[in-house]
Amino acid sequence: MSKLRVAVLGAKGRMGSEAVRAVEGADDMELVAALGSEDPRNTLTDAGAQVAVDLTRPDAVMGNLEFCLANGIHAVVGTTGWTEERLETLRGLLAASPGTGVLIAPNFGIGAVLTMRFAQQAARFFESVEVVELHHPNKADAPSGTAARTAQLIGEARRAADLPAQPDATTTALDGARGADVDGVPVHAVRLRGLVAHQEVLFGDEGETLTIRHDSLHRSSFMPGVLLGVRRVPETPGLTFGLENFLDLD
Ligand SMILES: NC(=O)C1=CN([C@@H]2O[C@H](COP(=O)(O)OP(=O)(O)OC[C@H]3O[C@@H](n4cnc5c(N)ncnc54)[C@H](O)[C@@H]3O)[C@@H](O)[C@H]2O)C=CC1
Ligand SMILES: O=C(O)C1=N[C@H](C(=O)O)C[C@H](O)C1
Repeated sequence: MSKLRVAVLGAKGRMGSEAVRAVEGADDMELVAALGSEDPRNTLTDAGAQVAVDLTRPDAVMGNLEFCLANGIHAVVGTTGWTEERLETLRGLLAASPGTGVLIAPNFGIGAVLTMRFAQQAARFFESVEVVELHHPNKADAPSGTAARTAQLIGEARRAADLPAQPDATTTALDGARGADVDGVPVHAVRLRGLVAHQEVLFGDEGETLTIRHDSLHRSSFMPGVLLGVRRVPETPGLTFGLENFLDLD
């Protein structure tokens, strides 16, 4: 059987360099291109890439996807910065490139995906909930894409259960002291040397709390998810948001 021809964009970065190793180590894949920020995008077409893995930066990812979709190259995207407006633009690009697939995964870690699912399930049972994400200090964005998605899923579950706004009697606070409000859920971002990627979801109700915590201790934790995405995206046209769609969780 012929191997999948895979390219990595952001190949010299923290995640990209790990992805290069993972693709090189996969028996069913061939790494045909590894692009840094200086490399022209037509390296992808020249190399005959079938799937591009984007692990770049929020300000670079849209241009990369435009090129990929214009050339029928499937994409697996770990890069963060996804707003509803950007997703709408992407849907338009996909409509003009039928048969091409894009997976956007806020987090490739299986444990992180399960954290989001468990938080979504727990949301309707608790009056209070806050999300704390903790990352290395070189991270460009806050809150993390994972934390934003987690809060959004919790917000949707609370609305579906007709829960009122959370109790919070705080009337005076320094700017930022109560975190960012994402869909009614306070989200707090910690940046600390020594950390990789971590998240806690804290639920509270009368007389009890529930904490769901996930720790990525090494970027190798993301690689099974990246490889799964690369294998599945060519047979999944259109936009897939979240690795959970490839995990048969239900
Ligand atoms: N979905 C997930 O599971 C994960 C997602 N991420 C996300 O992945 C992205 C990258 O994270 P890191 O590797 O930590 O960042 P990084 O800063 O170490 O790496 C980004 C690399 O992309 C390069 N780059 C920038 N523009 C480019 C372009 N147009 N073409 C090719 N390369 C380009 C940069 O020069 C840099 O080497 C971030 O958005 C981060 O939040 C990070 C970890 C896990
Ligand atoms: O920048 C990182 O490191 C990570 N980014 C992703 C995010 O923003 O959610 C995934 C993971 O948290 C690591």
